[in-house]
Amino acid sequence: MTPLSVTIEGARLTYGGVLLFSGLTLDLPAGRTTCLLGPSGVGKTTLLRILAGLAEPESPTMVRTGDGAPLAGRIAYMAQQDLLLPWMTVLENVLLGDRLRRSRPDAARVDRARVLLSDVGLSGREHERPAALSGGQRQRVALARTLMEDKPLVLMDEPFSALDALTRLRLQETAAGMLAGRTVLMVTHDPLEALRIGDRLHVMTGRPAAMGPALEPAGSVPRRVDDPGLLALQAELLRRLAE
Ligand SMILES: Nc1ncnc2c1ncn2[C@@H]1O[C@H](COP(=O)(O)OP(=O)(O)OP(=O)(O)O)[C@@H](O)[C@H]1O
Repeated sequence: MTPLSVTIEGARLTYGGVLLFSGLTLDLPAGRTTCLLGPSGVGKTTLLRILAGLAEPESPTMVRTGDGAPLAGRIAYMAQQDLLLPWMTVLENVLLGDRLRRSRPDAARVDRARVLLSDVGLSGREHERPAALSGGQRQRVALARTLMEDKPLVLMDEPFSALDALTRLRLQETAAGMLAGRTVLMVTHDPLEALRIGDRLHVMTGRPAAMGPALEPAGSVPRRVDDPGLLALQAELLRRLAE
């Protein structure tokens, strides 16, 4: 898959007479992971939803792709809520994309789904319904489903927020490996998480919101939690968040 660069330019959106942002620009470099941080309610999810085609922005918002072709059909989106279908099993939920495309998953696809479920720590739970899982486990199924979709642009809204600390660290590593080479935009509230797995970090603040300059930590992802450079940058990120 050829990595795809995506840019949203001059983004503008008003909700109920309140201007959320105007003239907002964000570059997503091809094959890199961009993390978006910012206070609750600043508009991060809304920006993701615009890119996913789920929210209608106002003029003059432009979404450009590196190859000039439309984004539609080239996005995997993991929303804040797990959005699992309760009547399907865990395995069927991971394979939902195939069903929506009306293609019957072959043995290789089913195997891949099983491997992903094992990677997210859910081996042996394939035939259970989502209701039998905890919130964090359901989120892991949603992560596996997102990674199952072979799309050049992956949008993730707080994918690890409902996980315990150790599972979170492990899954950050799994996801960083699986997402390598894709263009990813991930919303997170966790500066350390952004620093571990982001190639570029932006902080969005204010109303109307402004996009802060990119912070580009050194080294390849996933970075070690005890990396001294990372701890220094964490302080810088917290400072930007507090502004
Ligand atoms: N469909 C909608 N209709 C009206 N207002 C909305 C809608 N969606 C979001 N908003 C408002 O827009 C603002 C930004 O919401 P958004 O979910 O994008 O923030 P966020 O930065 O992702 O927050 P959080 O970190 O809490 O998820 C909020 O004030 C929210 O109430």
